Amino acid sequence: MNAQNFADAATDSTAGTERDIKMVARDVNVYYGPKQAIKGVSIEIPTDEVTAFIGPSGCGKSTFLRTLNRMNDTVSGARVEGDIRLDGENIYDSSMDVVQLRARVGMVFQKPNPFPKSIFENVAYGTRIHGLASSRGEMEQIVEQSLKRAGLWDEVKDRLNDSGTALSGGQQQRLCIARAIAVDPEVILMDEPCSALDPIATAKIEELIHELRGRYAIAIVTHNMQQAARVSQRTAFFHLGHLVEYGDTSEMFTNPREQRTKDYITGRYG
Ligand SMILES: Nc1ncnc2c1ncn2[C@@H]1O[C@H](COP(=O)(O)OP(=O)(O)OP(=O)(O)O)[C@@H](O)[C@H]1O
Repeated sequence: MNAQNFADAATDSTAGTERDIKMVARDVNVYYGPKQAIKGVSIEIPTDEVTAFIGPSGCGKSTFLRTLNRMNDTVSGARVEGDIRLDGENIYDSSMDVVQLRARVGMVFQKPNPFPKSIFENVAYGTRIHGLASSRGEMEQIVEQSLKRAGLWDEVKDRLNDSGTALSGGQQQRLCIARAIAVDPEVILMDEPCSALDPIATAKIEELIHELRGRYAIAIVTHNMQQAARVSQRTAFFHLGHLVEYGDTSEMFTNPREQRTKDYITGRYG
């Protein structure tokens, strides 16, 4: 696809609503050795909305999510074909700085993975690596603001020197979100961020996703269709490596276009 087509694709007008588009993927294939896990997927990730990736286990949701910040580069034998752009820039171009890319497109994993460092250092880490704070004062400000945005500040402000790993699971996940936010990303990818959490911690993360929406483009993989319905405005349904259907969440859950989507959301398989 040429640059003009990408520019055209950068405004999505499906369902009659104009959207700013942050990322555009075109004809993406992903292989693990000889096995093809993603087959010809094209999608736009809007700037101001939450996009949910749903589908049965093994359909390729996580694989596709990881193509958006080149996390698949770290998997031996994985190969990505196609074109993925962030604000029109090809993220697979050889000139792309992958460390910078992963700051711009941050990621939160299924299992909270704080570093074995203090709460403060967990949040400060990326800021330090990317040289984003010019003084201790500025660093403290960034850490405070990130913890506030992640809804964790009030719970940890008096114990910033305690280990991040000593927090509860839900707090650890919010700490990981604060860590992603600290480097001022444009996109946040979340790979089943609540699957290891209890219902109360899950509700807090969902509330947080609502608050983060609009500030960051968010894509979230979830097994939980109620969660997709609660947190997202756009939903992408994957099946056997294909993107079967993509559209407004409310439309997809009330009036799916494809039989396979209908079967999945009514619990017929998966
Ligand atoms: N590192 C890997 N090496 C080889 N095959 C892999 C690897 N990671 C994933 N796969 C395969 O790719 C396919 C898609 O997996 P993926 O984890 O992306 O699916 P998913 O929809 O996220 O599944 P789940 O919901 O169970 O997490 C599966 O067949 C899986 O076995």
